Amino acid sequence: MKFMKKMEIKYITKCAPLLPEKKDLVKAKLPVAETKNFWELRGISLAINQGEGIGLLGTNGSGKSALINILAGHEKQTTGFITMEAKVNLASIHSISDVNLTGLENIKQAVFAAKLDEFKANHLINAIINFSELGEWLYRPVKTYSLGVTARLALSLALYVEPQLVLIDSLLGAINLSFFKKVAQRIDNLKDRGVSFVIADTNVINIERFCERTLWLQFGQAQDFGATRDVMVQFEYFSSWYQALALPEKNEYLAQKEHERQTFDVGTVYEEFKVEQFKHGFTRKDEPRMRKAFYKDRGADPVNLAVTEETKKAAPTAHKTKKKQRRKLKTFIVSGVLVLVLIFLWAALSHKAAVARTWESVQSTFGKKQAQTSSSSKKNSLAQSQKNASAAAKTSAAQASSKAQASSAKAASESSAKAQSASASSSKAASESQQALLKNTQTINVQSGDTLEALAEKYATTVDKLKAINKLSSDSDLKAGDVIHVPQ
Ligand SMILES: Nc1ncnc2c1ncn2[C@@H]1O[C@H](COP(=O)(O)OP(=O)(O)OP(=O)(O)O)[C@@H](O)[C@H]1O
Repeated sequence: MKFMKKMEIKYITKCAPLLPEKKDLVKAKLPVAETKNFWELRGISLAINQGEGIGLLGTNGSGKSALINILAGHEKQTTGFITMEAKVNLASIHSISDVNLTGLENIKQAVFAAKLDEFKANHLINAIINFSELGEWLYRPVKTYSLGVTARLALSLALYVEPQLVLIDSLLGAINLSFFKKVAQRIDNLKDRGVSFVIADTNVINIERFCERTLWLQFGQAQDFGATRDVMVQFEYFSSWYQALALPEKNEYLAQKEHERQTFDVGTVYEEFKVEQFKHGFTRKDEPRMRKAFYKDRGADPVNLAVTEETKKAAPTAHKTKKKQRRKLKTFIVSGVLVLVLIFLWAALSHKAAVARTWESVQSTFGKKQAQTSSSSKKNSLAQSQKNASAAAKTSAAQASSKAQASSAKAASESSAKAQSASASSSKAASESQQALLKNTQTINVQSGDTLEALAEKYATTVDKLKAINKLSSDSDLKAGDVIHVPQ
């Protein structure tokens, strides 16, 4: 808010037909040299922010009043643009609206023009009367006032009637010290409240007191523009240099500058504007429109307007892009979460299936072993081994299962399942081959003196087959009373 732009001027020039002397300007009756021009201003650009004081510094005749009159809207510039976002109050020796009226009548006229309600208007009139300290002068026509008294009235009006941007043209040097102090305090208060000031003066002290930045005008041109202190230093260098010149040198210098002001080529200022146009993307086809705005319309700066429009258009686009990016990020996060959930589900299901398979094989092995236990003592030893195998498988499965549960690691689960299936398949194979051998056999009791050979002969088989069926290695394994299998 503090640095909101209040007013901007660009490429301001002011040209008038050449008058022989300045005093003739006031009289305006003397013949005008028709063929020659005089450039009061030669390409001035400047922006003023809210609450800021801008100094216009320059020697007599440098063009300060010419610029102030254009800012106040009293004169139209020859070229260039003015963007004004504030109400302008001018305080100059010529700013009193009717010098035939009294001071009080001028105060009332200015307050009524502000269209305030009656209470506020009366309050404001009293405030201006008190501030101006005009005394008896209040009731006399302004045209009878001295320079200082006129300055008091002009300043009081400009500083009180709804000020936003106040232009003070060379009045601060005309008032006495006690009134200057009042004015200074009022300006400080208004600046704190966001009111901006342009103060034209030949006196650097008046500028330094109120202005953060200063434009040094020299023969209608901007000689320097920047921080007041820096510009003051440059201005004082110039003043010392000029003062040191001998009178003929001074005259020669002034004549040269006067010549420059008469022969100035305004096209050079347009060229500056053209560079700015191209910098902002305008092309040759925009030129006629730009030329018209520069020389003819002389309103708001078309480049600034276009840039502002672009910014306005770009703002929603930027917003849309951000929205798009946010949507993309959301989609990415959601799909990532989905993929993770799917991976987890797949891992959980495959783990469950592996455990189920292990238990199935363990149960089947266990059941077969029980059946074999009841058939024979030899089978008992076989069943025992199967039991041991299944117990080992069970333990291994349990361990694998608990491991899998504890860590839920896929690798552990898979190794457990492999161990179980290996053990189960080996016991299954052993059991199946034994079952095949026992097919079509009967059981007999071994009698004392029975040998494998005798039994083989008796049951029409071979010794090897008997050994295989009963898992015997020699006759010494045959004991009277044992139950063995023989072919039917
Ligand atoms: N048509 C013209 N022909 C010749 N000279 C002109 C013309 N118009 C303005 N001038 C001169 O241009 C100068 C601009 O005067 P201006 O009042 O703007 O200067 P200033 O900086 O305010 O001076 P000061 O400090 O004396 O008030 C004056 O010297 C004036 O004589």
